[in-house]
Amino acid sequence: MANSSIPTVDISPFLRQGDENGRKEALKIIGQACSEYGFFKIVNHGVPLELMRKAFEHSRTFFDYPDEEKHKCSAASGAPLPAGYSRQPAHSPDKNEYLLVFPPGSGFNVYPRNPPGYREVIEEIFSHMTKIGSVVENIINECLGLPPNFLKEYNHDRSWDFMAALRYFPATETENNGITEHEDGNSITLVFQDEAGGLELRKNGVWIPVPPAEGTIVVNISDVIQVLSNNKFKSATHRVVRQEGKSRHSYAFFYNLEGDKWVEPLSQFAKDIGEAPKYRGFQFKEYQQLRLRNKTHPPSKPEDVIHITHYAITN
Ligand SMILES: O=C(O)CCC(=O)C(=O)O
Ligand SMILES: [Fe+2]
Repeated sequence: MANSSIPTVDISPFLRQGDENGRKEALKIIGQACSEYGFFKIVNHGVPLELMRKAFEHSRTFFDYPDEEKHKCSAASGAPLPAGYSRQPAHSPDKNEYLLVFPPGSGFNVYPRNPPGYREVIEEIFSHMTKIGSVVENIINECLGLPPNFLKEYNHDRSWDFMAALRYFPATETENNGITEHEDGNSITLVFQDEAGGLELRKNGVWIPVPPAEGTIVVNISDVIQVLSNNKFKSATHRVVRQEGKSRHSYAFFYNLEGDKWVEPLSQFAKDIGEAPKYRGFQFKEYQQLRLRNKTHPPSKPEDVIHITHYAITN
């Protein structure tokens, strides 16, 4: 696979019966993309284009409101992060603001009153993303050769999924960081972005732009899958670069894992095949808390920032 081509996969064969060849072809491409990049794009996923457009239209309107209006829907606190509107603290190198939502009906959510209809759009998007997360999880399950529904049963609690509507400010003359390079700590992340661009993925030390394509959803394999698969599938390193003269909007949905879950390389990818586990086991919430500390108490030395390598077995 060439460095510059992140594959785009039609996932409709997984949403209906009868296209065995389409399924096989998609599984091949996704399996390869997950082991090389940890990143691929999907189309024909079932989210209506009109809904995706509406979601951007509403977030543009919302984030353009004065701060006072946006702060009307900020939760004072919450675990693991406060729901509703937040802006990165001034000291953060990440220059964005966002609206955080937990599963509709979870009781944590603080929705904007304006623009009218935004809440309904967010809830509809959330429910589509949850379905797609489950479809993609099943695809990953099959690509990894796990018993049917293995990941679904392992990760059965949907209460910890969350989604952020993000707005990145335009770049300044001296500064263009939107989100510093990172890997996501959850299981699978789904992102869709507007036409501004700026999402980049690192492969073999080279940053590859992920150009916007309307209606396309980016799938990002995250740390939990990397650990379970004992590094067979990669947790993608990515970042967002801010653009000159324009804001960027995106939606990032984090298919997550319940905090009490134990995460360690599955025996299928370690003991059973005579390979040493590349990570020691950990409880998911411990890792989440350490990652949160990276943000609330940023270490002065970059090497002290906690990544999944914190659990890596190096000998
Ligand atoms: O906005 C994006 O495109 C990506 C956001 C992201 O990487 C994150 O929130 O972890
Ligand atoms: Fe991310």
